[in-house]
Amino acid sequence: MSELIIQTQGLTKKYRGRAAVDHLNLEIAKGDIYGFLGPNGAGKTTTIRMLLGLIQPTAGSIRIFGKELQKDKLAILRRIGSLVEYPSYYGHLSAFDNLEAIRRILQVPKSRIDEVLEIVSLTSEARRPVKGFSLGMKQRLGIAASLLGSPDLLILDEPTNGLDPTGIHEIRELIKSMPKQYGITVLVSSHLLGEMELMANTVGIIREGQMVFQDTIENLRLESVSDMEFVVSEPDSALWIARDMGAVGTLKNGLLTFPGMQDPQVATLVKALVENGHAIYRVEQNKKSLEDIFMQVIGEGTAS
Ligand SMILES: Nc1ncnc2c1ncn2[C@@H]1O[C@H](COP(=O)(O)OP(=O)(O)OP(=O)(O)O)[C@@H](O)[C@H]1O
Repeated sequence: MSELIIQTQGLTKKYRGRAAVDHLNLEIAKGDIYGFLGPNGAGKTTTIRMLLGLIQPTAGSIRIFGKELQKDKLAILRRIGSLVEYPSYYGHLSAFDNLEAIRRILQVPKSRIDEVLEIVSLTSEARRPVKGFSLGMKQRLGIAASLLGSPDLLILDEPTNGLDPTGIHEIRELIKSMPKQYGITVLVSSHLLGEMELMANTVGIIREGQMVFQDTIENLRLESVSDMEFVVSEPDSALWIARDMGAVGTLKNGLLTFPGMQDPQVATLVKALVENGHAIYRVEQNKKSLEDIFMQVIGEGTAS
């Protein structure tokens, strides 16, 4: 297995006895774009705040770059860039001057400002006051600020929240370039799987503070239970024939649906139906979209 950049074990945060994050074991490999997913209130921001040392865990451990966060906090945080919620700026100052204020605190060379402006494609807007920027430009400026210290790890909490499709596309392309061009590992949170699908290679899905899935997007697809749909001449009696062979289905508008039915069972059912004189018009597999699978994993029924 490749080197782990973030590893948590039993990470837990309780508020008034209630776990917002519950025994979370995060594993993020070097060079990953790790999509941290979950519905609102699942515990993503609380987890990110613990990873950034902003709040103390109630229990569990955090290792970043192979070191205990508790023991090497400053050295670790120096290597992390982050964007948590909406960043605040001096609206009357230009993008350049806002970055300059942060650069002084970080004590990095002045040339780094031009470099990060270039990375986020804000070079031509650098001298304009930030108050005239669109939300997407402000988010890109936030990412520029998080890159000033040349981090090895970027942690972005819902960076596309509230952006229009163009803004989302720009942020996505920017994130995608991080591991390849700059060797930066990325943890990015979202409540929309569709957004992650196009940039993340690994996803961690949390629900009520607990990890319900952590693996590659490809393996998330394999989690899917596809429905098998039948259109036959006598659906009512077909349902009973299927039930006799242990396949429980539903009948709606003439369509018989069998969740998760595998090929050998399909063959058995087709044979039984033919032997009973049924005509079979159609047998189809209803493949689920990744969004449906996400809903299935977080237990909120099927997306429409
Ligand atoms: N300071 C706090 N005091 C009490 N409860 C809190 C506090 N911070 C978070 N919580 C609770 O912890 C749970 C997880 O919240 P968190 O903000 O981490 O979720 P999230 O997945 O980031 O959701 P969102 O996308 O809505 O930000 C929620 O039930 C929230 O109400």
